[in-house]
Amino acid sequence: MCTALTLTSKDGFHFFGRNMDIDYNFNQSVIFVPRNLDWENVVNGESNKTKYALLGMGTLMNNHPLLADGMNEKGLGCAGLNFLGFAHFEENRLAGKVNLGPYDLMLWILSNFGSVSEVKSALEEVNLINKPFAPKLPVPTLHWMVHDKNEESIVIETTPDRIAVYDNKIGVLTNQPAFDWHIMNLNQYMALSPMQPETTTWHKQQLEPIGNGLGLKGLPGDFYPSSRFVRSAFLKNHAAFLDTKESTISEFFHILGNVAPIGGSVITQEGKQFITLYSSCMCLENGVYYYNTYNNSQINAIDMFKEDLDGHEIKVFKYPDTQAINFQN
Ligand SMILES: C[C@H](CCC(=O)NCCS(=O)(=O)O)[C@H]1CC[C@H]2[C@@H]3[C@H](O)C[C@@H]4C[C@H](O)CC[C@]4(C)[C@H]3C[C@H](O)[C@]12C
Repeated sequence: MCTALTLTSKDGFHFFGRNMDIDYNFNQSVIFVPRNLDWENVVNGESNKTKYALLGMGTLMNNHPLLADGMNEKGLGCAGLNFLGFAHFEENRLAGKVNLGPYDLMLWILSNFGSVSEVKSALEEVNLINKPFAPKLPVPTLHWMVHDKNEESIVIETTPDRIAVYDNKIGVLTNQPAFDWHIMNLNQYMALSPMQPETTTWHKQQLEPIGNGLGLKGLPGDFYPSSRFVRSAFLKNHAAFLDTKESTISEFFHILGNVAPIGGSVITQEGKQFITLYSSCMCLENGVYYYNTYNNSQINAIDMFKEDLDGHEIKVFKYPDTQAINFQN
């Protein structure tokens, strides 16, 4: 389970982020990657250079950033979410195409493009290959959401029949099944409302709400992908406190918190605890990566523009996972 989300503040800041729901940790931390950094495409051994600097959550392996979500200096964001049982990658490289392992699609997107429209046309050249990054690593079974500060969003899904690039007009993504299924499913919940229903009479019995929130009766409350999709789409669409950048960041974490599995609530078939390892919220205008972790609900922030974009080193930030408490006396 994972949930990705977009929100825009009334003072013009665009936010993009996600919950990372998982039953293990992948040695994740926030990673800064400067411009002009060489990286090797392991699918064909070709050398690439980053055009844009980027900042995101991931893991560094052989000095190669393997990203789970991130943004670049141009205000383009990307997140990879599980698409288990549906994602399909090709066995063979194709001449004349950009052949990439799925773990490198995000690095390729964020290091080369400045907007969703640029990504859309470039995707026509991409061929995703079913080859692990290293012999013992699994090929990640992902679909991706890409968002920019022009408020354009897409979802990329590669299935056996096609590479689908959907315009994401709702601004959320969860997991399987395919994005178009979730949108069709959403139609079934359009009657949900933040407003209270009016008092009515059934036969001779008058009926009235016993408390607030009756307009939302039927909103799925569980952590299944389709339920998180509906819940985050409703909450996002009705989010009320978006006046400023700060209030929007707060709303962002409130919405992600509402769809975040809590230890003990979801146990995998292997008997492992499925939790939201971290939640991220990236400001695409000012390049700040805000995040909190399962054991530290304080919001941490890393500003890409405080780093040397033309530097020569990848920087890995410490992952804060001990609860920080603001004692007031
Ligand atoms: C499993 C993660 C997605 C979380 C998610 O969507 N969970 C939902 C589960 S479910 O459907 O609801 O059951 C994905 C997102 C990014 C992935 C990681 C990134 O792709 C970076 C590397 C890539 C390597 O090839 C594999 C390890 C890895 C470190 C990946 C492990 C795993 O596949 C991650 C962490």
